[in-house]
Amino acid sequence: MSESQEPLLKIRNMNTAYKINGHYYNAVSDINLDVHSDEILALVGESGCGKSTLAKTVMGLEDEDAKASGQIYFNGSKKNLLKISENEYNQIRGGQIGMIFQDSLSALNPLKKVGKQVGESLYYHTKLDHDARYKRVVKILGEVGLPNPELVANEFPYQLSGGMRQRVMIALAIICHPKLIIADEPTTALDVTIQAQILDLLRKIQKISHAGIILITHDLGVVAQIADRVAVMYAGQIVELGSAKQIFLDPKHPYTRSLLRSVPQRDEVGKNLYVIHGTVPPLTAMPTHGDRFAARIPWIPASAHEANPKMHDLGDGHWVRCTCYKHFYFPHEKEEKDA
Ligand SMILES: Nc1ncnc2c1ncn2[C@@H]1O[C@H](COP(=O)(O)OP(=O)(O)OP(=O)(O)O)[C@@H](O)[C@H]1O
Repeated sequence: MSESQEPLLKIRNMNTAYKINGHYYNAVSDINLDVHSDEILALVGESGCGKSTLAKTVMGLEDEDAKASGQIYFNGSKKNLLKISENEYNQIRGGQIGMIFQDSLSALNPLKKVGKQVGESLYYHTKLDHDARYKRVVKILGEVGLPNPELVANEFPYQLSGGMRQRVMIALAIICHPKLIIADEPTTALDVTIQAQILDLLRKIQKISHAGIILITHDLGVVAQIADRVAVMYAGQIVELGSAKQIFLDPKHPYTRSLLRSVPQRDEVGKNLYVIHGTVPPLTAMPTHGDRFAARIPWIPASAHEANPKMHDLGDGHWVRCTCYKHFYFPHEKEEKDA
């Protein structure tokens, strides 16, 4: 990936709000993010922090009660995706942008054979005739590692295992050679061995196709295995952005540091895991100013937080929201120092 290249996807000042009891509340705010070809960008954060909302906004698949603002530019076009018609979106979705969902059983149509479903985007996005489409479907089912692809093409989703269905979802997402793939928790429902195989497959696809991949996950283990860059989200905002190396070896934001401390480390067997106090606030109770994470690190004085936290450039593509990271420590670190 070259930083000087025009990004494949440019998101600027994006907000998406949901209407709740007659009022709009932002589920994601102030999103500024670039995704490049040939990279895997992980979007990570606790449940409810806005990862899926961000992805759905990029795909133009917001819920009916949602309202998005800002700009999203794709593939060098000057057209703002948030302003294009549903017709125009349909040209892009499934063709130039592919999506892999978490729950393959509900994402796939239970009444249609696998081959027909995988071939559908070829029908909409190419001029291939029936036979050529069928050949391409069988080829792609083989490429995503399904044994007996001709047999699988003739089966219904329920006849396949979870891992096989997820491979079908991937085939469906990549059959038109999309430039951007959005994978929303693609391995959450799978056991660890199958999860590793699916991650390998995603990495292989990215290497061969040079697509940009946005990988949405709450699992830092998955991020560590596969991501080139990481955007950490908290309460609808990106709080830290950097290379996987920067995020794992030199995390700055208190939320990123807390997340990393709350997963087991090999050299910390037997030690208590860190538990992040409290929960992500619901949209209706989202703080409108100040650091949104402040309430979960109450031992850090209010004066450490910015009134209107901004993203700060730490160099080499590493960004952090709010200057509170300069003052942050874990309670046990203070106890150890004082002892
Ligand atoms: N249609 C909707 N109407 C109202 N609120 C919604 C709607 N969809 C999502 N939300 C709220 O928006 C916030 C962000 O939700 P979102 O699903 O984007 O988070 P997430 O990080 O993807 O979570 P998860 O990992 O659980 O899918 C949450 O507070 C959620 O309750």
